[in-house]
Amino acid sequence: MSKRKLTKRQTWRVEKIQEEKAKRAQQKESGIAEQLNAGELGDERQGQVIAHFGTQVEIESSADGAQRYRCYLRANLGSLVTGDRVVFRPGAEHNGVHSGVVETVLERSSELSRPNPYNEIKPVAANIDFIVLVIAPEPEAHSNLIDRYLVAAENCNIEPIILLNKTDLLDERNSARFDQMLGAYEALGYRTLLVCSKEDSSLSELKEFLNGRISVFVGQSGVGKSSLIATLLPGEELKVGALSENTRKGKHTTTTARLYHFPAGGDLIDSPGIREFGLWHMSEDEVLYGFRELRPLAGYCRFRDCAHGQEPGCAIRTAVEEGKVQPERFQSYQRILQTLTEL
Ligand SMILES: Nc1nc2c(ncn2[C@@H]2O[C@H](COP(=O)(O)OP(=O)(O)OP(=O)(O)O)[C@@H](O)[C@H]2O)c(=O)[nH]1
Ligand SMILES: [Zn+2]
Repeated sequence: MSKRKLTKRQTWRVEKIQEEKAKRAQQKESGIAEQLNAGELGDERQGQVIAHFGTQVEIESSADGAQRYRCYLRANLGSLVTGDRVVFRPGAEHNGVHSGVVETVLERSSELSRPNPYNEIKPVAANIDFIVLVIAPEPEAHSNLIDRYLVAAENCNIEPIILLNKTDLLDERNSARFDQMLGAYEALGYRTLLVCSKEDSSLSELKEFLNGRISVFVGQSGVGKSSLIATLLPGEELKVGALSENTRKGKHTTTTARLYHFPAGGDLIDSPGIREFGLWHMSEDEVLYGFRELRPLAGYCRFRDCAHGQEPGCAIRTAVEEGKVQPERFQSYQRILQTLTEL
């Protein structure tokens, strides 16, 4: 375990160095942006960041037939992430690549953020409407892990939905258990959906749900995220490959968060980092906040530093005893607190 931790830390260190390099390059490039004579730029228009390439962003225009522009950033814009809505001005076209300059970033409706080991919370995508938490009978979905993902989603204030994939693997033995489990999450106000990524016909309710929104798919390895995305975005792999060849920094296309359009409506933002969402260290306060039924009880225990164990006057344990909180969720809450130090 400690080995994995070290590797992760090293990875972050490398990323940190790259980030600093990128920042220096951006300062240089924003100089280029400033030099672009106002006369060479077209009128302001709105667009959205669909990918990030070091110091430049790929913007899709909301107006002119979803034309894409490789844009420099004006100085002092801060860092942009995929999903950001911007005001930009188109520039010249070279070899079929349209250039431009981002002038303003519009306010984000949400941020998908994750902390690094230096405890800096960094947004990795913006304006996400839904976190689709994919679970499956195989690898088996444990409530504890589901709750961890839900806690992370709640802390970003982005609505999670629970999607049970591989319904073809449901049988008499396990379907009652999943019914009960999903019912318990619905009682907490979480929306649940059942799909089988191998059967396109099972995806119509999901497609309807994704339409008109920006979503991310998260969940444990092997639950079928790639399979689902492949069914929902037919041919997308080809497009990504084609783009990598054309772009100077094409190799980034596989690791950067990228926004894709579902043919049936709605968008997906996807990257390996986003798929790992939720599996990082959180503070005790964040864990409590992440249990939506425990959140209103924060601060009502008799002792300010109540660990919600055997202390008298514990508001949370009282709620469990009175049947207002599911005992399984309370156990899960305690389990997550216990494992915090291991992550
Ligand atoms: N039976 C069944 N198997 C499925 C279904 N969807 C995906 N699988 C299988 O589950 C396995 C894992 O699927 P992936 O799509 O790679 O899962 P993933 O969540 O993207 O996994 P990572 O890439 O490791 O994060 C593959 O062998 C798929 O063929 C399904 O609906 N039913
Ligand atoms: Zn307490």
